[in-house]
Amino acid sequence: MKGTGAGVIDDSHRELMERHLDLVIEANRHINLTRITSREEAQLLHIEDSLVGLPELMEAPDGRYADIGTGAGFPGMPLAIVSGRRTTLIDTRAKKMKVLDQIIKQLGLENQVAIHAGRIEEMPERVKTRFAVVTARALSQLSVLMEMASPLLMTGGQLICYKARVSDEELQHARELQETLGMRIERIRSTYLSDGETFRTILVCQKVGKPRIKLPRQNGFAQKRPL
Ligand SMILES: C[S@@+](CC[C@H](N)C(=O)[O-])C[C@H]1O[C@@H](n2cnc3c(N)ncnc32)[C@H](O)[C@@H]1O
Repeated sequence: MKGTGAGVIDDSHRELMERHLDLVIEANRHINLTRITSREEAQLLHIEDSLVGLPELMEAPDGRYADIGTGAGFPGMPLAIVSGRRTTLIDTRAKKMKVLDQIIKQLGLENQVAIHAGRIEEMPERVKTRFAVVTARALSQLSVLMEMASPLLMTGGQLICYKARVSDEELQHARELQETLGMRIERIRSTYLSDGETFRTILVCQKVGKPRIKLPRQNGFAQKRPL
């Protein structure tokens, strides 16, 4: 995506991201889309935080993008809006996804952004698409994210994980499973959001080859019986 001008945040992107947030806050009165309800907090923890991984998304190979466990569309919607990538937002909660689908249409993004209501681990068998880049925020521990993303990614594709602080144990465990999952942890970057307090770590893992075990494992195993 380098050199295309995509990834530069302009006024039209800002307007779309703000409208997405307004529609989420409005819908949140009727259905629980997000626990964050104040506009100011949502601005920081949804829009600004979602954009922290933008440089990594822009560096990822060209191709389709998926946000797994997207909830109200974070970080998926802001990243889709700014990058212009074809995007799929995946979450198991059908009601939430229906609302998100309506929001996508209200923003006029239906030709670029699609939803998939279902479990992440069921998707590789249902849909043949393999993604160039996958993001995940507030979903699971690192090794579980690598397990769930591996069958969704094309070889060379990248998983971008949004974490707070990552413990040495979590990182070590994920490193031990790299070969098993056909994934490799490539880069780690940490930063604070503009409040100077919220700490964010971005980890980039690359799909390097075939996993050594059959993935996805049985439904629910990745999260309930982690490797
Ligand atoms: C804590 S929320 C995070 C939402 C969003 N990524 C964010 O950061 O605001 C986790 C979301 O992941 C979804 N989820 C959890 N496990 C899933 C699975 N196996 N397949 C699909 N969605 C899943 C839940 O329904 C929930 O909406």
